[in-house]
Amino acid sequence: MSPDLEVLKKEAAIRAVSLIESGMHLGLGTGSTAKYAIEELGRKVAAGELSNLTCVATSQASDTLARSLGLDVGPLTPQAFDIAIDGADEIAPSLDLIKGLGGALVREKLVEVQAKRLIIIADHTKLVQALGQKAPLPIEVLPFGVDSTLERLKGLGAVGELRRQSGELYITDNGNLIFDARFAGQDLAGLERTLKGTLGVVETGLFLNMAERAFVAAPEGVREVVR
Ligand SMILES: O=C(CO)[C@H](O)[C@H](O)COP(=O)(O)O
Repeated sequence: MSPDLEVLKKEAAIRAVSLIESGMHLGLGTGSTAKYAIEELGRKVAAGELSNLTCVATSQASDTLARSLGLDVGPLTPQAFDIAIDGADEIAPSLDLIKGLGGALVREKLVEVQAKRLIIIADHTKLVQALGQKAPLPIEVLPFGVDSTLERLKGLGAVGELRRQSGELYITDNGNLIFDARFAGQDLAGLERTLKGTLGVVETGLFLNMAERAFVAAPEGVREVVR
């Protein structure tokens, strides 16, 4: 029987945390896989295997978890991160990513763009041949004038819907909404530029040319994918 996905996610997280050394400045991701990495960091700090780490979290949930484990969590400053560790929703062979199904894409991008090394952790179900194969592309939008913003996005060919949770509109840590979109076509860099130029759009879940490597756990073991 193959190990369940939680076991695989934890294995990938532990591999990524093995890269961390004492004194590093770290970006902490968001989601169920990133949670295992934060827990492993907390364990290593408690065991005295790591010390003098400073961290910035990409969501309120990760911030709360990290603090509860005794990690030193502070605000985002211009200081570069030695390593950021995060999950992803889709991973292309080039290591371009879709992120944001966990709702933290803006803070994730703000933190991870400053990382010298962005390490992605995931189970094998996140690997795709081309982005958009399985997951929608999350786009964070301002609540003010959202219907107008959605008209603009639909004019660009987007098909999708505002994310809901328990029947209510999903609100991000930044007080915004998320439009989960599908686009036809493969020019991701062009799509990213167009979306970033669309009034009302705060950020997209396209993480292009950012990840250095991914630890992808499968029943046969953890595979390291390097860009
Ligand atoms: O981008 C994210 C949150 O905004 C997550 O990294 C992504 O959704 C993966 O989450 P999980 O590890 O739970 O599958």
